[in-house]
Amino acid sequence: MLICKNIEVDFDGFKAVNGVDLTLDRGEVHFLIGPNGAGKTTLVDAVTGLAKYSGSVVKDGEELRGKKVHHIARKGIGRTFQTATVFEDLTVAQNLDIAAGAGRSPWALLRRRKHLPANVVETMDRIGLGKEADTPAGILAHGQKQWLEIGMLLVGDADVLLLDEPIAGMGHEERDTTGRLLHDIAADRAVAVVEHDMDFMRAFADRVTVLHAGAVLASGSVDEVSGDPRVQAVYLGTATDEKEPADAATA
Ligand SMILES: Nc1ncnc2c1ncn2[C@@H]1O[C@H](COP(=O)(O)OP(=O)(O)OP(=O)(O)O)[C@@H](O)[C@H]1O
Repeated sequence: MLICKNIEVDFDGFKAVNGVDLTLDRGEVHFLIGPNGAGKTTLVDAVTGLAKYSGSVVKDGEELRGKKVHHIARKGIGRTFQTATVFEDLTVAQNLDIAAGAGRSPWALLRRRKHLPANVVETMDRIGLGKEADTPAGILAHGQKQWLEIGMLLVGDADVLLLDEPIAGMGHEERDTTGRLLHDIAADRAVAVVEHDMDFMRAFADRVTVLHAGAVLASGSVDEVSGDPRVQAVYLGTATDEKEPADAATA
């Protein structure tokens, strides 16, 4: 659904992304992993029009390099940030209604409507917030805000979703719920997830691309990248050592 070729992002001579090829396919939850500073967020910034780049990003046959952020969003490429960007004073239903309402006037959008559109109601159930329609978004739990933000992309008809650390700060149950939600929405969309949590990646990734120093180090299934010695050396090995110091000490 999205084809990125030879993406380069240059910050005053420093190449934060250095010749990355990435293809996102419908039906797949595609994890982007890599150590701090590998260029994951900058790559997402480039695809969504927030960072200038050279190379090519094509969706539905259209080249998106140089296009404005809102044009890229209208092409169906949606993203979330590590800190959810919902309207805190508005209810869950209002947040979704606004996200669904491109084309309506600002006043019409803010008016409380007697009947919510069907896709808003369906999406509320899908993201597990069916009982929170009238809850102000500001008092939702952290995980619920992330789900609401994903819901806002869904009602806005995004079919390529780029999610930046969607489970940061979540407990076990919320993580599993989020993983299942990602697979549910990927059934007819492409979903990319920037993530540091290796257990979550192993449990829910269909495909993994490992970035290191701005370049793609490896790409493939969880087993393929986990078994790649280069990946173990720069990333998974480090992560294992950090998480299991006792094992590392006895190894
Ligand atoms: N606006 C900027 N100007 C200069 N350098 C930047 C800018 N944004 C990011 N960088 C640098 O680019 C590199 C890649 O950063 P990026 O945030 O994309 O990495 P990341 O893989 O997402 O890391 P993390 O997992 O820590 O979020 C880092 O060295 C970072 O310091």
